[in-house]
Amino acid sequence: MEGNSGEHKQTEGPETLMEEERVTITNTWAKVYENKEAAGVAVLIRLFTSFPSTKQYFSEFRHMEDTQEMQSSAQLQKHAVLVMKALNALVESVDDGEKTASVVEKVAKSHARKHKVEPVNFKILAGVILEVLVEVFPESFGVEAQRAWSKLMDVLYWHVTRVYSEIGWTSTE
Ligand code: HEM
Repeated sequence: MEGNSGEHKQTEGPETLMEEERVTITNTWAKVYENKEAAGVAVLIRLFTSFPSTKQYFSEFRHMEDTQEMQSSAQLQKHAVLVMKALNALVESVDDGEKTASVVEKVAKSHARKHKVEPVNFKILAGVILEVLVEVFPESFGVEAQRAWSKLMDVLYWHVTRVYSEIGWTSTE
């Protein structure tokens, strides 16, 4: 069986964000976070409808097809807010590499050990987050903001794969 390292080549360090990019991220995030429940649910609904295999980890709605029904799942709503809170911690730590690493470490460890989530799902989610933010907040998420956010998502995924390989993740599929 193949672990995540097979598909993902780990570089020595995550991308470095420029000061301007960090400011852009902080500014664009404020508005999103004011609407964290709605934005988080929109992201997860998009994730589960565009990539149905990502539902498999969630006992409450893994068999649901209906978007409305999924939307009212307490497990979905809970995860939506948790994801947004963790993203908020990531944004708040954007100036501090060690803090960024520890925010992602906590999430990656629990998802590997407890939830047995394949790391590629984080990559998929990162893409969906960008897609939905651009759609819902078009005036804030122009080209520059997209570039900055895309870098931040790369940093997130870099740490996720680092943690997964450090704990010796091997795929269960
Ligand atoms: C930015 C990415 C993500 C963040 C910040 C995040 C955050 C969290 C947090 C804080 C929890 C609860 C505490 C814990 O167990 O650590 C959690 C639970 C969970 N997460 Fe995530 N998560 C992310 C991505 C994913 C992805 C991609 C999947 C699978 C496709 C996933 C599946 C789960 C599951 C199954 C649970 C347990 C839900 C429950 O028992 O109610 N997460 N997540």
